[in-house]
Amino acid sequence: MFILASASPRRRALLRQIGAAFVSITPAVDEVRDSEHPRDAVIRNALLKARKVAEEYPDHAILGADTAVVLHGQSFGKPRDAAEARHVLSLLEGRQHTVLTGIAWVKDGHAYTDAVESIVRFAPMTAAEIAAYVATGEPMGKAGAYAIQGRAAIYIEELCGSFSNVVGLPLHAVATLARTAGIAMEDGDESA
Ligand SMILES: Cc1cn([C@H]2C[C@H](O)[C@@H](COP(=O)(O)OP(=O)(O)OP(=O)(O)O)O2)c(=O)[nH]c1=O
Repeated sequence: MFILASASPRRRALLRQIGAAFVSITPAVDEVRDSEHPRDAVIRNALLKARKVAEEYPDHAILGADTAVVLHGQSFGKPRDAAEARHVLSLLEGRQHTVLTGIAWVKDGHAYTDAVESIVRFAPMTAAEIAAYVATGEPMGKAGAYAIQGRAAIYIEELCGSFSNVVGLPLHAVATLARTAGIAMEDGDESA
């Protein structure tokens, strides 16, 4: 049984999808966005989240993650409000961008980190379409103000890379890193 250091229902759903045995605890951390070094920033945030929970549960394996959307060297996290969501979507529509998720396993004081990159291409969206999408409320709490697994799917022309990475947790990389770290993701998993 490991701990997911996250409040994200999406990350929980992804781990349930693969039969992982875990509980989740919300870490109270201040995330940093760094447009110059977005890969370093998502790894740093993932590690911050995992280490925060490790302070209280030092005997457990802990997984943290952080997702950012990067366009033309600018890094976007979750929108603060509907106006920011509309602005971010007006930049993303009709273009391709990168989705970066940093992951960090912490176990016995050791940290194992990685970051995964996917490329997403948005169809053109009119201002009315953007406003209607934002009015659904879906963009809130999502990096880049959209959910590929939700209504935004009708505007996604192309995805190159890991789907689960865009949703918030690159499952292949998480499992690979767990094996490297000797962490069992399922109860009774003898392979780790
Ligand atoms: C791009 C994209 C992001 N997201 C979500 C995944 C993450 O929950 C969120 C990115 O914000 P994060 O700050 O990475 O995560 P979080 O605040 O939701 O949860 P926690 O920090 O407690 O782990 O955006 C989608 O659900 N679908 C998408 O298509």
